Amino acid sequence: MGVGRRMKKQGPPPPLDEATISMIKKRKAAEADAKAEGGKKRRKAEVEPAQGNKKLKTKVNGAAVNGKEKKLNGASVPAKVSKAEKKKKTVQKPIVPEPESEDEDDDGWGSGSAPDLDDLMADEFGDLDGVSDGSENSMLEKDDDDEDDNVEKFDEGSVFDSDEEDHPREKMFSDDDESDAEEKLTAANIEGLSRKLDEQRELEEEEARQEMQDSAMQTNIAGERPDIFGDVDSAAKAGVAPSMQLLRTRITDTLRVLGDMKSLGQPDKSRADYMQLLLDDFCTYYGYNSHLAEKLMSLFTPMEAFAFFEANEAPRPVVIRTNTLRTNRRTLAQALINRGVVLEPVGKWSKVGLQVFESAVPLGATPEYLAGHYILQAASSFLPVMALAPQPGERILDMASAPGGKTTYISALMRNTGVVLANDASKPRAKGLIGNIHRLGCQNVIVCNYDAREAFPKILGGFDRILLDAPCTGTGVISKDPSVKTNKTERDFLAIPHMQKQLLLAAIDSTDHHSKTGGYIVYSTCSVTVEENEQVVQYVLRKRPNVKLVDTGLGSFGSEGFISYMGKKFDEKMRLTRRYFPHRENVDGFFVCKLKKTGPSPAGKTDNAVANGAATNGSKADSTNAGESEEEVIDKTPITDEDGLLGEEDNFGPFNEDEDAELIARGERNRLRRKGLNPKAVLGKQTKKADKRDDQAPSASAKEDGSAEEAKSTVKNSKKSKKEKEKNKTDSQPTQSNSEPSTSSPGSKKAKKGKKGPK
Ligand SMILES: C[S@@+](CC[C@H](N)C(=O)[O-])C[C@H]1O[C@@H](n2cnc3c(N)ncnc32)[C@H](O)[C@@H]1O
Repeated sequence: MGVGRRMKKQGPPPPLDEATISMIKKRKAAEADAKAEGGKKRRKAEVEPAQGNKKLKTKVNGAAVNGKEKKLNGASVPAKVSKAEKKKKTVQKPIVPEPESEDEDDDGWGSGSAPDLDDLMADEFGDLDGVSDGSENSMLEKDDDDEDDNVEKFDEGSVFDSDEEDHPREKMFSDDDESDAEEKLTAANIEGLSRKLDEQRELEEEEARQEMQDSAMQTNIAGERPDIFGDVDSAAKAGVAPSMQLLRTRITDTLRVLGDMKSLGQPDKSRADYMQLLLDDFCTYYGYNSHLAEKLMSLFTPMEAFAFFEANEAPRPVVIRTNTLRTNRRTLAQALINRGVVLEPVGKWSKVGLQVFESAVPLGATPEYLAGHYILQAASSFLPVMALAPQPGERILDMASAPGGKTTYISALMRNTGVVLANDASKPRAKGLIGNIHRLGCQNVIVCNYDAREAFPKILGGFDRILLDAPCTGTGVISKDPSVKTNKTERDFLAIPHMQKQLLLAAIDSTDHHSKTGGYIVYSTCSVTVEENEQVVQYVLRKRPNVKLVDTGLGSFGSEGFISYMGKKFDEKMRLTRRYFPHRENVDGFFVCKLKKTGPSPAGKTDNAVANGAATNGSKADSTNAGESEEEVIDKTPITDEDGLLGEEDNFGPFNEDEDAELIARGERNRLRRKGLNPKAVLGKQTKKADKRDDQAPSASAKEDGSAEEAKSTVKNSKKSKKEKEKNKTDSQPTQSNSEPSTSSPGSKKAKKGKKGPK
């Protein structure tokens, strides 16, 4: 697909750049001071600039942790502060009171899925005025002229000053009515700004170079090869743990050596020795377990790994998403500015995101928040929904949706039309989801509470688009949840991708490849590991030749997915997937992939269940032989007649009640086994009860209707009892530890009845 018109015009969206922001604010503060001297009065939003600035200066944000006290083994040691970092600390940084939003429990896990199910993902939103026709890669192409213009104006507005008079932010948010002159002026400002930024960046780079040299002079006794291993040995001999300062120096020295092994490396040490030392030092300095640190290091060059670990020590910018079902961004921004919130548009790539720098009020308790005008959401969480590009009137499944950041964004983009089925395996989290849906006024959402691997497409399928924002290890959101550094084990990196594969296969099989507007699946995680991203996608590409990778439509923001990793080769088209990193784009680490379903899932495939992480590809007979460890794929793509038309009465094609019953029963037996229960023991009781009912029912009807009727009724009631049995089974579905599928949810009833599907 080609690059969109907006894309051509504006280029790729820039990363959220703290340096830019600091720079803008510094410059504006200077201008405002000059104005103040001129005797002008300041507006309320800038009432306490001195105090505000002081606060900003003392807060550490951005990527650097240097200069902060770092804790290690209970000891608190100040880290070394570089010149460049010192300089960074003196510039303004965004600060906001801790959001009280329910959307901020972010670790990539769902309660239904894995260990730590209680600490979960943060909310996520985005706006999608740019959402397009639903065709691949069309999001950026679809905007009409007005939209393009509006976006430009928002961007222009990003050069603003909270201290300025004359409501400068009105200009910034003036969507439709800015003059050309203003545009030119702002363009000129931007030019000047970017020149200054370049200068500043050069200065910082120079300082960083200088720091490396200073460090080299300190540690390089002979003026050539630093004796890094000598430090390690002497610390070990003395029996003391290295100080944080020493560790940091050693890390920079090791990086320097790795950058020029030939002239700086010790002759008796190999590159592997230095890499091992670096890994150990990263683990100690940043507090990771070695398995995870090694995994993360393998994604980058040593220098970039350092930047990644550093970025995980600082919070990402606070972002809110305007709920366009209730308001528009300009109105919201003005309302919040009036409450003392300092903010600006999040970037060119979104028309609903606002980055908040400072707030005099808790963002999770403003009247606007309570009225559902916005939701707190990480910027990167906008992206999967933008890639999904939901269209009004469609049927969309959000497979793992709680607490609903993306669901509510989807709903808003659909302008409350069509249907969004929002599922989550965790009942407590589903409650939060319902809260958000109500607060934000989403009227096209149905909530259900199933293990998606079991429910889709068995209960319902044929969706136009499906979002699978999968439960994951959360390695992209370590700054939000540092416990990931130590609590994710080797086992997690096998078990979680295993579940992700199952979920993605279920998503594919639940998509309608005939959909006139869609037929798309978006897979996303807030993890950066290859096991949870490219490897999962590669797996499903192999298992489902009826899907292909397509462009996400997210432009060049972020980086391409890997096409090879540690000797493994992936599909060339894996480049179409997008990766986002905290140290590159200053957003949470994220992965977004878009698939297009091109045909029904191949008949005879029986491998929806992924056997112990290994690919399984048995026939139906194999599946039977293998007991019930594998489950049959049911592709609920509407079945068309010879003319390609859908039957009027049953859009999902013929259904076999008995077959369905057997499938559901099999799923239930598997579920019980996974819980360590004996299906025979548990289900036996239910069967006996149901049999009793069977025995009683026919005789009662026989009394009334006579023997002919009795025979009829026996058949009818045995069918009924079968259904009851299934209902009982569903009622007792425990699935995962803290997941209690609710049969009272709209989805469950609908699902049983709705075999014909809403289409
Ligand atoms: C990354 S979070 C989803 C965040 C959500 N999309 C949002 O934007 O607010 C992953 C979710 O998957 C849910 N989950 C875990 N296992 C699941 C399963 N087997 N079926 C459905 N949902 C599951 C978790 O309860 C969790 O809420």
